[in-house]
Amino acid sequence: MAAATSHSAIVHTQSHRWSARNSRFEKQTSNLNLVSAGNMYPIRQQFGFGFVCASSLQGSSVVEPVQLPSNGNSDHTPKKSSESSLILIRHGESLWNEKNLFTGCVDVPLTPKGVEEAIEAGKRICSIPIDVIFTSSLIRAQMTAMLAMMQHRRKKVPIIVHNESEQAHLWSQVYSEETRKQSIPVITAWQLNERMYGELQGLNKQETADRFGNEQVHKWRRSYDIPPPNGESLEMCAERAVAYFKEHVVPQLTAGKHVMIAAHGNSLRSIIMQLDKLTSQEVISLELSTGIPMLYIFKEGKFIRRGSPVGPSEASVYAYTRKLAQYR
Ligand SMILES: O=C(O)[C@H](O)COP(=O)(O)O
Repeated sequence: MAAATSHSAIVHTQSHRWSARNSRFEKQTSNLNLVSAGNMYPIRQQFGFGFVCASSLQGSSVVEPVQLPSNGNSDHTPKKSSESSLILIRHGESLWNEKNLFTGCVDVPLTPKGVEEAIEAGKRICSIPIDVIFTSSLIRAQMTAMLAMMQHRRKKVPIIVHNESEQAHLWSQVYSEETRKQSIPVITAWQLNERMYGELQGLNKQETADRFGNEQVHKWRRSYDIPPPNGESLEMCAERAVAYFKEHVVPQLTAGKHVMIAAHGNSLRSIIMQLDKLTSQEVISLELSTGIPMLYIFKEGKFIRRGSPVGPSEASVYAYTRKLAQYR
């Protein structure tokens, strides 16, 4: 499937070359030290890295980047991966996506279809190493993370790290080194929540478009710096989401840890805008489908976009065109 629009959808298949727009995208980004995928190769062929077993949590409930032993004895220093994988995934369909309601920071669960999407996403990433998971404080993202991890080949147990109080931290300790090695910390952060949609939350998207006009609603939904009434613009969402990403996720990647972030359409758009160095104009046409994983490789401080891991089903779409993104 190749889109013919000026904002072409970039269809990720194993051998599909990027669309015309993306070759321009490639040219634009190549001088930004970003290498976008050429042909998509099976992930395993691409990277020889073995699984980096998550190091133990050392009893701390806040996951610090792994500290390599300072003894300098190379025999015992675990080999740090020269590259780390970063998986981004928007939650599966939620009950309010299904009803076409603006959701924002209202905490609604997944639909059965959204559960299926999360499971399908897990199958697509089941061979990619994951050492730590970040998600938002909203249940639809947390459900997506947990359901996806149930499909992972390593069968490690994702454990939500509780830090809401000293007691929560103390009472959620794991006292077995062996058990810790078989688990993956899941860090929840409100900074990764969906952008707050203000007075649109709970309103039907199509009815709102009928009332205020498609143009105005599209500006509220997709522009960079125009907030919905008493809500957050993408720029305001980026101020918390990108700041959190830089402060908490990048150090993990730098330490060679493989990361998955399960979050939301707009909090992820703000992060992808940063990774892909999209302008405030380009980000307007960036749409994320529910439950489609996106893989980046972090290497020498740079993010290389690898597209969507090929799953058992048809090619996935990382939409760069409005019509591909339903009013959901
Ligand atoms: O918050 C919502 O309504 C959706 O998760 C994202 O909405 P949008 O696609 O209108 O930004």
